[in-house]
Amino acid sequence: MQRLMHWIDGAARAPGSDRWLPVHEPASGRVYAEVAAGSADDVAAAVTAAARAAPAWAALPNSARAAWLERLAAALEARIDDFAHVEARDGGKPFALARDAEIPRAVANLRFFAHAATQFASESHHGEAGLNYTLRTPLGVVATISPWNLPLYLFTWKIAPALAAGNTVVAKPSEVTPASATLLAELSGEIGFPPGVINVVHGSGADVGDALVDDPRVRAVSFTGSTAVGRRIGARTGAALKKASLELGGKNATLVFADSDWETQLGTLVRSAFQNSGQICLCGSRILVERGIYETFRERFVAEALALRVGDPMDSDARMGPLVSQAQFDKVLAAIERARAEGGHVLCGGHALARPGWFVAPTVIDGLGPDCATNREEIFGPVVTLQPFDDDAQALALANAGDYGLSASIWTRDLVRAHRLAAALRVGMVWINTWLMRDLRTPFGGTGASGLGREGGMEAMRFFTEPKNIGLSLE
Ligand SMILES: NC(=O)C1=CN([C@@H]2O[C@H](COP(=O)(O)OP(=O)(O)OC[C@H]3O[C@@H](n4cnc5c(N)ncnc54)[C@H](O)[C@@H]3O)[C@@H](O)[C@H]2O)C=CC1
Ligand SMILES: O=C(O)/C=C/C=C(\O)C(=O)O
Repeated sequence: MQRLMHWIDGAARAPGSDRWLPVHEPASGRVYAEVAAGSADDVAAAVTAAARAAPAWAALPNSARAAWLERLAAALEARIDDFAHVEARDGGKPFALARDAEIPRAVANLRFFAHAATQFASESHHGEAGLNYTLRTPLGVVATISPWNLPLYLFTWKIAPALAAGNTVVAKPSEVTPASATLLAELSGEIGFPPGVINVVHGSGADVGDALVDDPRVRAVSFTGSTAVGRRIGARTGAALKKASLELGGKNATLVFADSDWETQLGTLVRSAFQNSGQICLCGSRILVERGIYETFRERFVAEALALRVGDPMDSDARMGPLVSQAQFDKVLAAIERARAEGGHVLCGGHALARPGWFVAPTVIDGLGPDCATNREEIFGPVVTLQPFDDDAQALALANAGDYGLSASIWTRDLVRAHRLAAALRVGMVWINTWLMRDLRTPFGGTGASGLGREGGMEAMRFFTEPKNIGLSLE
């Protein structure tokens, strides 16, 4: 059986303990590989390698670091299909989604931050207090901890700015989907990346995550995942006074007004609910619909959800694959049962598919208000609720109900209303008449239970550097 190893100091490494974790194929539920079950010793070895490599990497001209990232991007781009296969098998996502969107985005992440390395600039101030200029230096060794829903997409979204800013990295991908990060690390070796600059340590959060976060040589942690783990990392990094960027869950509202072009945009609205089986932190899981169109919208939306082809990730017609794991499958089915117990009407779906693997039918529920757990807790699966509203004020109140504050989308032709609502929504990101339209320069992240800090563009470059201001007297 295939064994996925750590990548430490430029080479594949078996775990010191010789313990391995099973890796499942969500489409069948079968174990198809094993991944290194890392330990604190493996983390220490990786951090030591990263610390050794840090001075030389930081000393490279920015253009040289950019060139390394460009080379990695080109090598990845040349193997998009291979990586998409790996991602589809490991995470259960449709191959076409991985090939056409997620792996190309991983390439774009590497390229974007290659450019950022040469474009990043610091401030200077000239005035009564003389000339002040700010140096931005790399932090040294940084940790990235990424989840299973968009494995390579988020892995590269974190390592690229860290490397571009001159840090060396110890990355921990999710133990649920470790394959694409392993392959990318091997690719970095094939193109001759300097040893120790990119290190990957696999394993569970308890064994590897905690050790990585707590290692005093690690100067910053960039994390995407659950709010519970985000709080734990925030508490530990806070106590150690090290930087943390926490991109956590969401319970995002989709506000559909009667004057919108919702009928022509139904495809995007359905995608925003069910892409990647609803396992994207930005999916719109609470759809708020103006009362005048509620019944028509409900009928059309349910018809589209029923028409979504759910199937094997390698089936080119499949729009949705299985959930990623037994744990996620159990969690989603339990959430559907809870919705029924809370009095929700399941309009379609509401069950697993009668086949091997972790497939759940696209599920639409209505009849529930803003205070129930179904509308407050992140489900992270193909489950959405519909709620009617009467006016802008009620739409806003419903959208802002709850602890999460990641994103929202507003669907209306009235751009004044859209702008007013966008400003009042308690979230980090709003889309108007679109969803998941990404410009990598923009700040990415949320408020409240959705996290702390922002990723993307120069926000990420600032996060991965330490500012030092220097004031020069001009008298
Ligand atoms: N914001 C998002 O995109 C994501 C949200 N989630 C939410 O979290 C729920 C549970 O999923 P999980 O797989 O349990 O998420 P998780 O938060 O446990 O996993 C995400 C990453 O954190 C790591 N991790 C776990 N414990 C850690 C620790 N103590 N220290 C450092 N790293 C640690 C995991 O190994 C993985 O790499 C999902 O149902 C979903 O609601 C999960 C993944 C991504
Ligand atoms: O950067 C993006 O375009 C999307 C990021 C998505 C997540 O962080 C997530 O689903 O966790």
